[in-house]
Amino acid sequence: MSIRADNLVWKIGSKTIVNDVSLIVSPGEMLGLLGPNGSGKTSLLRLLAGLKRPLSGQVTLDGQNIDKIRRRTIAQRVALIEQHATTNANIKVVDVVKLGRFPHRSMFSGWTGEDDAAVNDALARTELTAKRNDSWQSLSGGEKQRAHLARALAQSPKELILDEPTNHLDVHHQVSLLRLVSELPVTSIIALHDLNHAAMFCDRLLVMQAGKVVAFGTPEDVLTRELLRDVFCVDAHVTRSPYHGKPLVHFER
Ligand SMILES: Nc1ncnc2c1ncn2[C@@H]1O[C@H](COP(=O)(O)OP(=O)(O)OP(=O)(O)O)[C@@H](O)[C@H]1O
Repeated sequence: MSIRADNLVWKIGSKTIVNDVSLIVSPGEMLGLLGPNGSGKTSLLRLLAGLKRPLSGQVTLDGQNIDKIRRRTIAQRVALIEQHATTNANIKVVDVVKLGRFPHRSMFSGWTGEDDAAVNDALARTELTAKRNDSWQSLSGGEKQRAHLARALAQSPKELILDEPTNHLDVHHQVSLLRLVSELPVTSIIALHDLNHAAMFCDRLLVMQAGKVVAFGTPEDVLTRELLRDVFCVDAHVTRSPYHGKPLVHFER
């Protein structure tokens, strides 16, 4: 087991935002988190990353309660890319990616060859090598998004948590980001709105509605005409793609 959540509840005032959510994600698995706007995906991801404390229930990493793990130890293994991640400082792209190495460095250790290798590899995987010395402010929205992924990869995480990382990306970079994440030897939990991308790349899907889990299983089991109508309020037909064999959602017009 890599990440596990048991009966998580999180509220704002009297409003329950995450309502009794339990899940288990195995090492190396890619879990897609789906749900309409406001269904609680971001809130759940923040609980799973240890950024928020649940009102009740618990998150465990390899069996250990995340509340009992030092922040630095969590940062050495869990990387989170938030939906509206911003970096305002006037620094170079490579410096943003280098931030990912911080949890791995002690007060006394200098910058090592291993740090350099991790940063260079992360830049290459996100197709940003040519932009490494550009100023952060000069990047487009999609390039910034990829640089945030590069920073997360440089962190060499065991668990990667991504909140709608394909926003702002052109179709080539959407597909290459999802392919990259699916091929990484890490456990990943990824909030997505594109159902076909989720079906193509994720091992399992968890669907939220009004804070609750309403479906959790393989893309084939989860993406049904009934669920799409009941949860997403769309009429659609689901077939199997002749090209990649995964479910393919055709929306009715
Ligand atoms: N800090 C906050 N203060 C008040 N309400 C909040 C806060 N954070 C989240 N919410 C509410 O909690 C609910 C779930 O929000 P959340 O961002 O987790 O949903 P989401 O599924 O990620 O949505 P989206 O798909 O639009 O990104 C929403 O109704 C939102 O308004």
